[in-house]
Amino acid sequence: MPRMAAASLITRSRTTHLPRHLTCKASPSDHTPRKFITIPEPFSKRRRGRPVIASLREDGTGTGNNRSVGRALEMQGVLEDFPYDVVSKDLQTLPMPLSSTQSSNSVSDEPRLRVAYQGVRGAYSESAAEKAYPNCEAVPCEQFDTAFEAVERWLVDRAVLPIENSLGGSIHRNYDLLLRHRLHIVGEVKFAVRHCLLANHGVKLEDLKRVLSHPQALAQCENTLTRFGLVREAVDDTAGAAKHVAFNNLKDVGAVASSAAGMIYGLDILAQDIQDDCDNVTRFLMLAREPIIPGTDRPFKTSIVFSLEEGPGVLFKALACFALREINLTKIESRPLRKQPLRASDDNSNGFPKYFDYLFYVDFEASMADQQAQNALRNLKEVATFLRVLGSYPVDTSMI
Ligand SMILES: O=C(O)C(=O)C[C@]1(C(=O)O)C=C[C@@H](O)C=C1
Repeated sequence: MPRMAAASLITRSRTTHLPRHLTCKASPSDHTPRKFITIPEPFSKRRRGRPVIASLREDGTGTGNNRSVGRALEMQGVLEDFPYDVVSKDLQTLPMPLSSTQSSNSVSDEPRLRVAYQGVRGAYSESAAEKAYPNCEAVPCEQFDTAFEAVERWLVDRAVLPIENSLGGSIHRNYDLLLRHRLHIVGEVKFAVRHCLLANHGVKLEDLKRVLSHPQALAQCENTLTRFGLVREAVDDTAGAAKHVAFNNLKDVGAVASSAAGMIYGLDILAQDIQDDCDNVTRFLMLAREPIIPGTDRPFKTSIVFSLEEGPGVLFKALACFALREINLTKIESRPLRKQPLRASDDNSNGFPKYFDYLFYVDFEASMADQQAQNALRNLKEVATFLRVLGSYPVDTSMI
């Protein structure tokens, strides 16, 4: 395997201004203290899942006179009650929704957008945040929940989080968090993920016994790692794995991470492009406190989540709402509906014990400004027990 030139340790200091109740955490062995957003216990363990929902009149104008706010919130908000608590908020106090052109960070004289991502410097999520919002200040967060909370608590402006990968599949945790939190999807960004096998200077492939990385990254390199005969160990993120291997000067442990992580933490690249398929793409969602006003000037996608009553053909009926209007679905994901008490039997279960209820997450190719999309959702509302629009946003059509 060709050995790449040793990369030098790059230190880049970036100051993250956090309110006093937030701690800055750095690894004890880290020469370059990175400031992580970590939310202290009382905040992070606090019961969440209280979407702030504006009280809207039937015509969608809301309690205030701001029609566009009302319409955008109706389009992007909860269309039906849900077993989570609901706090109502006066529309006049709500900030204006973003327009779809405001969803990027292209205006140079504006203050830099602060964008939360999960992981440490060198994580793919950091690169995705920078692709989504060029010139942003990427703010590392320990966990996905922390990134959600950082936006909700106005510590940052946006979050960019992975949702699915072309090889490894869905990132279930983020599907669950989308529902538990009240953020809106304002964009998507696709990022080509090219993994490297990294190790300390002087370490050869045959010296390695174990390899550390994010579970998704390990899954994406399944074939190669099996061929190398390496034992996999899952950690929080790819760059964190590289950092751990470097700062502990491990000689028999490698990391699967980006070449950028190798540069940052001074590791050699033992093997490049080790993902099982050269087209390894992760789709990230851009999240904000306010929705964008959906347009029709370019391709838009809409993400929704709904639940259905038990019974034959209900999912068929739900999906027919889109099929009958020729609306293309790009993704469907089902997740267990937590907090649903076990029902030993009920009227609809035909005597079968009922253990599972599901939430269906669907992405479809249409804007909420599109009449057909609104009709489809109106139709879906008739069969769904719960329906929420998570966001209507421009499709990432960029070449990856
Ligand atoms: O660990 C990282 O570098 C990440 O950005 C996380 C993550 C993920 O959660 O899927 C993102 C992209 C890659 O698919 C692998 C890992």
